[in-house]
Amino acid sequence: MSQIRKVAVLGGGSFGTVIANMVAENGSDVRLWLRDPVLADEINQQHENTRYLPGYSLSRSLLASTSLKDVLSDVDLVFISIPSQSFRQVIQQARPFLKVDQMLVSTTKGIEAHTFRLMSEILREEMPSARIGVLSGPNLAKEVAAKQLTATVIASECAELRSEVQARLHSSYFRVYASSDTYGVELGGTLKNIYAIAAGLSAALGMGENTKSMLMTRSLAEMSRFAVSMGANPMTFIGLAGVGDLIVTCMSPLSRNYRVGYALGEGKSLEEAVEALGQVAEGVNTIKQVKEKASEMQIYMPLVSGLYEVVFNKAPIAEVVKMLMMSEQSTDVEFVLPREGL
Ligand SMILES: NC(=O)c1ccc[n+]([C@@H]2O[C@H](COP(=O)([O-])OP(=O)(O)OC[C@H]3O[C@@H](n4cnc5c(N)ncnc54)[C@H](O)[C@@H]3O)[C@@H](O)[C@H]2O)c1
Ligand SMILES: O=P(O)(O)OC[C@H](O)CO
Repeated sequence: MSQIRKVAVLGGGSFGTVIANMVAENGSDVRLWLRDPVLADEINQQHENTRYLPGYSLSRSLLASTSLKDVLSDVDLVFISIPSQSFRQVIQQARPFLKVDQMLVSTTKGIEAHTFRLMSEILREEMPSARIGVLSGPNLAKEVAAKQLTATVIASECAELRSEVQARLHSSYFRVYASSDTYGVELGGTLKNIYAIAAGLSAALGMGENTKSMLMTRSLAEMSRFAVSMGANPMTFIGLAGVGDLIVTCMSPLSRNYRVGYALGEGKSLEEAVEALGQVAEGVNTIKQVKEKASEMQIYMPLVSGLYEVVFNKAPIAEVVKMLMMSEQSTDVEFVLPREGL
């Protein structure tokens, strides 16, 4: 059993709050940084985050603060649960208070616009000597808050970081598996958001179970094809951070990405869908980034291309579906029988 450590969590949204709460319940000294002083007071006094996790009571030992300096003072481990859009900016704000070899773990499943950087890459650029990890897996925040039995993956090249995270988070309802494939684990969590939007859309249109299964399986094929082209290990995609996260996000209305897709399927505009959500749905930006990267690298991604047309160019869904169904038939598992013409 490792000694009690000081932990900080940056980001007081759904997932940051859940992570901080689990660490607190495990007996570690944990501070949660957020911007809203009213929400911080509420967490400290009423032990609830009514903005992001209404109805879930939090540990009385979880301390929230709006001061980065106080939260980061003398900590051993820092989790970062900030949407990808603001991730770099927050790290730059935090950097003066971090140790050079700080243990930093991103829980963010997104891609930086214009640079195509994943969050661990941003951490490496901003904090070159830090020990870096990524936490990703089928982890709907509300289910974790409700203590539903859950598993996740901590990926890092640093063994000490992996075991530290396992010790801080492991409990009777939460298991933490380890991986050394930081890039693959992070890419899995990021790419699945795209396909969750497609799954929500297909659910709203009343498509059947065969359709859902085809969509999820071909999504996995497309994700793996992209991963291989980017130099990642496709084997990671058969684990919790790949197919595991794809399944939960494509099947649950608790997923914000699924909900955006569902709203689009009901005929709402993208703006209406995102506004009604009131939380981050990383997949919207991820579709754009991956579509651009796939075009640039000539990676065959028909689902991403079709979804991009629906989401950003208002293409009629029925026409896109027809185009996908009538396109040339290919092979099932490309690692068994490679696609012809490649
Ligand atoms: N919610 C989940 O189920 C879940 C599970 C696993 C991973 N994630 C990932 O975690 C990341 C965060 O998601 P979330 O669910 O907590 O989002 P959320 O929308 O619930 O909360 C985001 C939080 O970030 C804060 N924030 C945004 N910009 C900020 C800035 N510039 N400075 C300080 N704070 C800022 C917001 O105020 C809010 O508190 C996402 O990338 C998501 O993919 C979420
Ligand atoms: O609510 P979403 O769509 O951001 O998904 C949450 C988690 O990534 C599920 O693992």
